[in-house]
Amino acid sequence: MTDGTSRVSFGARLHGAVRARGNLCVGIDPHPALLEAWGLGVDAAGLREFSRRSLEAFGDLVPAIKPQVAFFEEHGSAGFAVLEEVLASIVEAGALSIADAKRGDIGSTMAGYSRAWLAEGSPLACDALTVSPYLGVGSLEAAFDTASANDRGVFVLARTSNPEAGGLQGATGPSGTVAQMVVDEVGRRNAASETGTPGSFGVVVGATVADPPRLDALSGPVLMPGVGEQGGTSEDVRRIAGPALPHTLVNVSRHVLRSGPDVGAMRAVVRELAETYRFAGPD
Ligand SMILES: O=c1ccn([C@@H]2O[C@H](COP(=O)(O)O)[C@@H](O)[C@H]2O)c(=O)[nH]1
Repeated sequence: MTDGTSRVSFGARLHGAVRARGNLCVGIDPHPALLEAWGLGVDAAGLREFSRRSLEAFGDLVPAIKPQVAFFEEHGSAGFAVLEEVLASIVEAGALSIADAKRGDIGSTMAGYSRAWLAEGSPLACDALTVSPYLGVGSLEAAFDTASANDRGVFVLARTSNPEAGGLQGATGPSGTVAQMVVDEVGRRNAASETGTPGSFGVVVGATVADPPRLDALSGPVLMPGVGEQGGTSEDVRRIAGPALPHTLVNVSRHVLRSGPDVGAMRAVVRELAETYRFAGPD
């Protein structure tokens, strides 16, 4: 985030955070069933307490935290108010915030989403946003531009972890699979803004995928969900990330959150995962 005096790109900030704290990104996914399991109400107060305990457990342990916007959005304006607080608290904990909102629309509308999530001063501003390229990677130009102008980042869905994704994202065109085309287009944008550190434009590739896209020319971060509850393993992460392993953020949500509501128990699970998913030491 810009502070008016120094400007450091999202790619460089993430690089520093990963070297300091490792490659694990934990999700804040307040599923209704988890709220109930934690003895909390399925309401805004429940979301707030769930997020508070989560941040107490792992806010200082991991480089990035990914709130799942869907579980805040389902509570309407009260849920969004909690999400705004959570995004601010992630910054206070010294972690980077990745809002998993999977936004994507025609260019003029995408500009609105970009201002909402990536512009300085917006109540929902996050360090990075997940975006969907279904309308074409070019339709996301406003997100790339707004992210760059505000030292923020985007993660473009390339090959998602869900079992239904393969037929569409694995379909082959003249330049390879759809997923590969997305990775290559994002990589070209990182190359255009070459700075010596990883670029600020990343992709999402699931840890469950048997036929992943190549990531060697991405020059940016990879967000890799699918570990734990969805069946992905640390071997899968290494196989799929390949040369992008040092710049890969491994996301785990339910596997951690199910160990709550006890903060100490969650913290122990995160500490162990953080050891497993540490691919480079500090400078
Ligand atoms: O391909 C994707 C893209 C995003 N997600 C999101 O990541 C978390 C995963 O949660 P778990 O509980 O660890 O399964 C969740 O917020 C998804 O919406 C993904 O799983 N796959």
